Amino acid sequence: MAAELAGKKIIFIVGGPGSGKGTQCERIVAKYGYCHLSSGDLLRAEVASGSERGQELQEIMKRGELVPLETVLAMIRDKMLANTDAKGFLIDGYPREVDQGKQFESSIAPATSVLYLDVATETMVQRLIKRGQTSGRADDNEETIRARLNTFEKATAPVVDYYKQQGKLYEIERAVAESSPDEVFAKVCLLFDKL
Ligand SMILES: Cc1cn([C@H]2C[C@H](O)[C@@H](COP(=O)(O)OP(=O)(O)OP(=O)(O)O)O2)c(=O)[nH]c1=O
Ligand SMILES: Nc1nc2c(ncn2[C@@H]2O[C@H](COP(=O)(O)OP(=O)(O)O)[C@@H](O)[C@H]2O)c(=O)[nH]1
Ligand SMILES: [Mg+2]
Repeated sequence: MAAELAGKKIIFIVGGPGSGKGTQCERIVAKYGYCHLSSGDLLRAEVASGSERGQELQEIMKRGELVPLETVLAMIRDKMLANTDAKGFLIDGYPREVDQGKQFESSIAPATSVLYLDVATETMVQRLIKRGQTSGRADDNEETIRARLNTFEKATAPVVDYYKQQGKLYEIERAVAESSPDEVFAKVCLLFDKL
């Protein structure tokens, strides 16, 4: 456990690709001032650096698969330790698999709460195809999108059940998660106001 992080609020943001995690995190940061860690952005920064390691990561992400969990864990840990003055952390798009969450909690600190955005598969596909028109992301094309959704169903859906059992899950139900970002945020605020 990292002693410097004791007592800090740690919120995992979980949902399928295109469920609106990044959109909500921006708003949470603006209103509540948490430190936002997008694990996907950290990985993309490594790719952009042009390192050999980055090239390997790019290949995995283009296949819609998950990079080794130790890689992401080390990146997140470094970023958290560089921001120990933050009152809390939003870990966006993480964990992607149950073991990843368990390793985070045993080696860094326990999560305070897990925010889950429940959006239907077809809605996510449509949103991502649209995002792909401007995002410039190598993984926002229809083939990779389908593969990412498949990875989400297999590896990440069990994460939701796991934290539900632990009593840590805060779910934005589908009727709300598929409405507008404002409506989603209103519900998200009910969680953050209580933290
Ligand atoms: C967090 C995480 C991401 N990744 C990969 C999967 C994705 O291809 C890439 C980008 O992640 P994200 O930036 O989290 O992508 P996103 O916000 O669009 O959400 P999603 O992938 O759910 O659409 O990083 C891992 O392989 N392992 C991880 O632990
Ligand atoms: N209708 C609607 N679209 C949204 C909402 N949140 C995000 N989007 C759109 O869906 C796409 C994916 O959102 P993003 O935040 O990148 O999702 P992430 O992959 O979970 O991080 C973006 O192009 C957003 O404009 C929402 O609450 N409602
Ligand atoms: Mg995102």
